[in-house]
Amino acid sequence: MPRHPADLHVWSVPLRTRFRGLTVRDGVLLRGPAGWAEFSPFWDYDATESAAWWRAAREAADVRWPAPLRSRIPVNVTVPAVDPETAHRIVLASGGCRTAKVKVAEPGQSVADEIARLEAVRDALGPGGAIRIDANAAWDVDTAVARLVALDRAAGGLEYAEQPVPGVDGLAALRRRTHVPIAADESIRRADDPLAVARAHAADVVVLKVQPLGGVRACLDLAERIGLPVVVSSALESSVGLAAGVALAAALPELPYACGLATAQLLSADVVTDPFLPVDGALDVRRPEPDPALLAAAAADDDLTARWVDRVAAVEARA
Ligand SMILES: O=C(O)CCC(=O)c1ccccc1C(=O)O
Ligand SMILES: [Mg+2]
Repeated sequence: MPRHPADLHVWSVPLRTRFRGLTVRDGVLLRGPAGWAEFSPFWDYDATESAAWWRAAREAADVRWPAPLRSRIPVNVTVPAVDPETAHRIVLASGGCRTAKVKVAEPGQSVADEIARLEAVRDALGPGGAIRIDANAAWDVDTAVARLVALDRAAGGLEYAEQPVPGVDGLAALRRRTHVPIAADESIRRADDPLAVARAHAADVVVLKVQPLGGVRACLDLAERIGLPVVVSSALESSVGLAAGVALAAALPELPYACGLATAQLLSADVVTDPFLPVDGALDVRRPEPDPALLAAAAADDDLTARWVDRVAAVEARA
């Protein structure tokens, strides 16, 4: 059991481009009998909400993940709220991704910015690619109805819109007013009842993230109970944490969509020598180990390390 702070490897790495207000990503890595594990709740998660993230880390460290059913996981390139030229470049440099997920509804940006970004992404992908957007619950239902018309046209067709509005009721109401398929993310991972989305027929697709939902097994169980197609997505982990998402994607009975697990591209450095970067638009199913020199290079300073040690103590005290 990693009670001693020395068993916790605290890492901190700048992002290549600002993402959801973040410029740095940090977290804790620890090693258990089953392998390396990551605990990296965002700083706006308190100890209660971080408990599921800790259960996911304990599962990774202590128990073996379920057997994989496939050896390659198709993934989407994640396009932050950047200018059109940068968006175009990110898609072309993605390692062959045929699906792009484009962030929209970023504070300070206009609809024209979003249209230009989607046109650039379509240009880079060509007509055969799929484009999905993620609004992180920023719109109200009326705004979303109008935006989806404009953005669906700009993209030359949207595969789906991820969490365009907050709340299960909002998603359900919007879904009756648009032909664009709806994916639920925050309404699953930050909800008291992750099954409410299915009961309310509020989504066509659900996004599952291993850490906030308490581990690979918890996600497999949830997927079965929800009964909707699943997109496994990251919480912007290092490649140690991404391995858990890859394990989930590999173990799901069906995987009809590309997963949001290509986010190692958003980090300026990683802790493994062979990060999870797509080749021909897919990741290999494997479990890379941290490299000591890269761990040392990404090591957090004393102050940040102390804050993570405190966080782990707080979450363990509740476990
Ligand atoms: O799904 C992806 O392509 C990448 C993951 C992603 O977007 C994300 C990463 C960290 C936190 C929240 C989100 C999100 O889906 O909103
Ligand atoms: Mg999302």
